[in-house]
Amino acid sequence: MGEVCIIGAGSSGIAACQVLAERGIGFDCFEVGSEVGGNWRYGNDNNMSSAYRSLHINTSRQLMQYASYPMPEDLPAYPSHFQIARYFDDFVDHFGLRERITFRTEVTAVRPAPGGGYEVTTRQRDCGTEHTEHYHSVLVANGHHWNPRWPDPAFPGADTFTGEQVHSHHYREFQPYVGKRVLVLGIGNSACDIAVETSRVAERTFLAMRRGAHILPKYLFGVPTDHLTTSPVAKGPFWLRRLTLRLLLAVARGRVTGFGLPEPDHKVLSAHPTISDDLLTRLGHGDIAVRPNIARFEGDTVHFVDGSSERIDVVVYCTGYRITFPFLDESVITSADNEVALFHRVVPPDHPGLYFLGLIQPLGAIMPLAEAQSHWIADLIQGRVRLPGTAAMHREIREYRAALRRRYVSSKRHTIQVDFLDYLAELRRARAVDSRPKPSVTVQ
Ligand SMILES: Cc1cc2nc3c(=O)[nH]c(=O)nc-3n(C[C@H](O)[C@H](O)[C@H](O)COP(=O)(O)OP(=O)(O)OC[C@H]3O[C@@H](n4cnc5c(N)ncnc54)[C@H](O)[C@@H]3O)c2cc1C
Repeated sequence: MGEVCIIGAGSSGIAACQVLAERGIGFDCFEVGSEVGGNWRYGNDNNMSSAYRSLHINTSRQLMQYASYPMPEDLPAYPSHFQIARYFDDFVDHFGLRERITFRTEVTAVRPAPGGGYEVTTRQRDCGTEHTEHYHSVLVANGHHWNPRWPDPAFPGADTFTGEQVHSHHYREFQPYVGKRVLVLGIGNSACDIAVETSRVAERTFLAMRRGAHILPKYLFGVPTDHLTTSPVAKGPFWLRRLTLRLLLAVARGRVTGFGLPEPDHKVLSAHPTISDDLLTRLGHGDIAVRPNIARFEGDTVHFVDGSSERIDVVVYCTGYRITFPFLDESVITSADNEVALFHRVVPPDHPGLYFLGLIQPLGAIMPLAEAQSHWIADLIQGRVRLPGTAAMHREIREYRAALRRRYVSSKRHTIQVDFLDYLAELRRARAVDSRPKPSVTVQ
């Protein structure tokens, strides 16, 4: 029986490879694409990357880098996807991991084995050869930004709309939008980037959203903004963090509001103020026109919920992604409504030896968190720490979900939300649970 199988060599999977190699734990890592980096490999031949040509990270490099391998000092604070992909290449080469990854090989099935562990079936892309191997543990790191989520149900008339409808997952470059009337739907990071980019070349760009939003510039007081939002100042009671964010937003004057939009919900404030430099400027100059949500389509026209309408050539849906595990049966794990029941966002209580990596949405970057998750998983595999009973794990999951409901507006986006510093501390605490046998004390 093999020791550990890692599914995917994106930024989460390679973090696990590094930690397991360092700890002397044997593993096989399978990657369906030809290279490491997953989403950050523009034009990845796994056909799963959502990167567009102009994409830069919106979490600063200081926050995104692995603890074990800092990014070079000469990189800009917000590097491009080309620079990030090169960093991942350097990372695997530095630690000698590339030879340990089996590329162009898709994991097609993971089944619990009768005697424990998992049977993992892989298919080699070039020759179609299938192979099944038994592993003690499986680490799932297949990413959660590749399966487009479309509005469900679709807006009335969407099926007869004469314009084009694309999802941001397929947006690559601005050229197809030159001279067009473009409607971008959503107010997440991709929506802001795409609206800003098309507004430079389109006849007109509209940005439609359900409610107002908070926008922060990339720098405040000369410091990358995410340092401020995740700094120790912002660590502490919830009210203090909210106050910090409110102060930052007041200074940045970063709000998309008015235009008949409901006010930004105070619950959104603590979740995802979008970080975008150009959006507010281009909104201010009238290069981008804000609209409320779509009500319906009619021919080449989009009607909005405030009764206004516009002729539109192309709608770009920036409506997020579905969490999906095509190789796992629903009896093992479900991700309906983007909810996955995981203890500390990693462990499915009823399936020992199965772990999920990077399945989190931090206000901050995923990579160092996936690295910390990998250390906890390595501790569990090596028996250095132990899990509580399944009832306690289910209770923790219920409490986490209740806390999410209290804190965020109901949205498929906030089902896996974590606070960067709090979550690192949570993993540190989980790693401190000692599993060594307690010395027995005899009372005379
Ligand atoms: C437009 C955009 C901007 C973003 N900006 C940021 C940012 O600034 N900062 C940030 O922290 N995050 C950002 N993210 C989130 C991003 O998803 C993460 O940064 C990162 O890609 C997560 O890494 P991952 O390894 O978990 O997933 P991925 O990068 O998606 O990698 C998953 C890997 O698994 C492989 N794989 C999948 N299924 C299989 C299979 N069955 N068999 C074998 N291999 C498989 C894939 O080929 C891929 O290589 C952004 C996302 C998007 C879409």
